[in-house]
Amino acid sequence: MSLLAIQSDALGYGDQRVLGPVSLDIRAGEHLILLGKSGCGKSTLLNHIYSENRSECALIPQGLGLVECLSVFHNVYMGRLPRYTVLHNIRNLIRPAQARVAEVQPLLERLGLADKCFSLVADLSGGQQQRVAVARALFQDAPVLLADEPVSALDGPEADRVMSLLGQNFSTAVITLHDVDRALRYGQRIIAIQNGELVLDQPSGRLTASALNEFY
Ligand SMILES: Nc1ncnc2c1ncn2[C@@H]1O[C@H](COP(=O)(O)OP(=O)(O)OP(=O)(O)O)[C@@H](O)[C@H]1O
Repeated sequence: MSLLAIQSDALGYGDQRVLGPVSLDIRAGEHLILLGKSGCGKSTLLNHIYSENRSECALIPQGLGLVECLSVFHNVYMGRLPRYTVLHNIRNLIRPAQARVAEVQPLLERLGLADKCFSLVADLSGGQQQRVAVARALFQDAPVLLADEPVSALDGPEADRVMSLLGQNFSTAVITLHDVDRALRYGQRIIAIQNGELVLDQPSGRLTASALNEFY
């Protein structure tokens, strides 16, 4: 069943065409990986999907989108800002509610950030900040995950743990990656972008790492 349908003649910035035409159905229950050389348009496509389907999607942007002068707790809590009243959100900014802290803390434990709940994001390493953005997406609990290189700052075992966690918590996901082996391990469907076109769209079971390396 198609969950999101993306149709566009061209995606780009001002007069600059990056890719298109694009016709893409994202089916419920599939983990789709976007691959392709740096600059080919993966983020452009992912951000377009988000802009058209904000209410159904949790986004982990490449730049993470964290507020560095706020705590880890507050950044994760932002995943659910729209669920609560303005008053609750303001109160929670000033004095975090125990109930919300109790919801966030188990996620931080699963991401190796148990002792960082009230640390400022500015004081964290790049890999820790990336895991905060992952925690925010998990906390948001949207039907679809859109993640732009969500494990780029993590070492191999940690990257695999985070990919597994995302896979277990989001039945439908579109994720950009540069690591073809990881793409084959975690993706059920792989799309490669080259020269402004979606040139490959195949189940991962039919693909090999060497076939995917041709798109780099
Ligand atoms: N905000 C922007 N304004 C203008 N051009 C942009 C903008 N963002 C990206 N581009 C351009 O669009 C093209 C595609 O960029 P995009 O970020 O989608 O590539 P990507 O495949 O995600 O790259 P990477 O793997 O390096 O993240 C590039 O030529 C880039 O310079």
